[in-house]
Amino acid sequence: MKAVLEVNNLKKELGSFSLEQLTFSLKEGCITGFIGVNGSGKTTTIKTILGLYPKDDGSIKFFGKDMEKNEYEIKNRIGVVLDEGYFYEEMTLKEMKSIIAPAYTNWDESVFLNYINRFNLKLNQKIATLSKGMRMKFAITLALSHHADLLIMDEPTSGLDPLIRNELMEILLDFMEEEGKSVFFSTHITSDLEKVADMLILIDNGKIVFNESKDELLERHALIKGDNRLINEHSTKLFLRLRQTPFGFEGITNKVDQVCEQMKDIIIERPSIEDVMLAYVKER
Ligand SMILES: Nc1ncnc2c1ncn2[C@@H]1O[C@H](COP(=O)(O)OP(=O)(O)OP(=O)(O)O)[C@@H](O)[C@H]1O
Repeated sequence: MKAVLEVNNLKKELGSFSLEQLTFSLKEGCITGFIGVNGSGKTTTIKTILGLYPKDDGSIKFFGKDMEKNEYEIKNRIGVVLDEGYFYEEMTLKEMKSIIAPAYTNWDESVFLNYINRFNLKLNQKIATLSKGMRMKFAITLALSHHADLLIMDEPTSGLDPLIRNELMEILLDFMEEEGKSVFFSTHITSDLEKVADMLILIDNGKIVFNESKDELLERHALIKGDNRLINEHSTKLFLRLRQTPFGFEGITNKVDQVCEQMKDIIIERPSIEDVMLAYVKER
């Protein structure tokens, strides 16, 4: 599978925070979820790879080409949804569109109008009067109206109700139906990814912790529940994260076989993405 984005040894310092030697790639034809707790560096990474923050070191290639030398071509092939929106509040949707559309050689007015109708947006409404959900829908409409091959979204679902979040996931799946499309989106609401993500990248404190297929990652780990009497100095080491209450223990392990061999009368469950994420996030 071709890589649509290759990031190598990316370094970016921002105040006391830094992205340290970030190296990862995104495969074509995949929805990749970029997960991490608040402040882990998702937005900084996305803004740096898009060139909105200058990088300190490292290389970024989209579709095998350097961003610096091929900015116009690359930006034509990317649709971007950022959390802050970057809209002029006093403009109507139609006016805002007229500013953005000419930046793209492949702008498709019929696709734009299709999404406007699908989302029940009104072209004469002022941006300032849009609700959070409508604003996100408008941002997605703009990002999808120039036949982008890669959609990059920063926290598109934060602050949205489950109904709209579900609708967004459906849109992503529709977008992926065409060959050669890819999506990269950051979120700390990992439940959104259970259904749609093919790959998951976890960032914590500015470092990549894993970049793996969602199914493999969830199969490699298990959520174990059992009686507290099973927990001792030796068995504790089998868990990445262990919580005990007076009623029993609950732990995440990547040593499923060893746990099954050594602990009897336990309940073994498939973990959620959030369970796995929290097992790898360092407590601060
Ligand atoms: N302009 C800035 N100057 C200094 N520090 C910053 C700046 N922007 C972000 N940071 C810091 O960088 C760290 C990473 O922030 P970032 O917004 O990338 O995290 P995030 O994973 O996107 O978080 P969230 O899920 O809350 O959006 C945080 O500690 C934040 O305070």
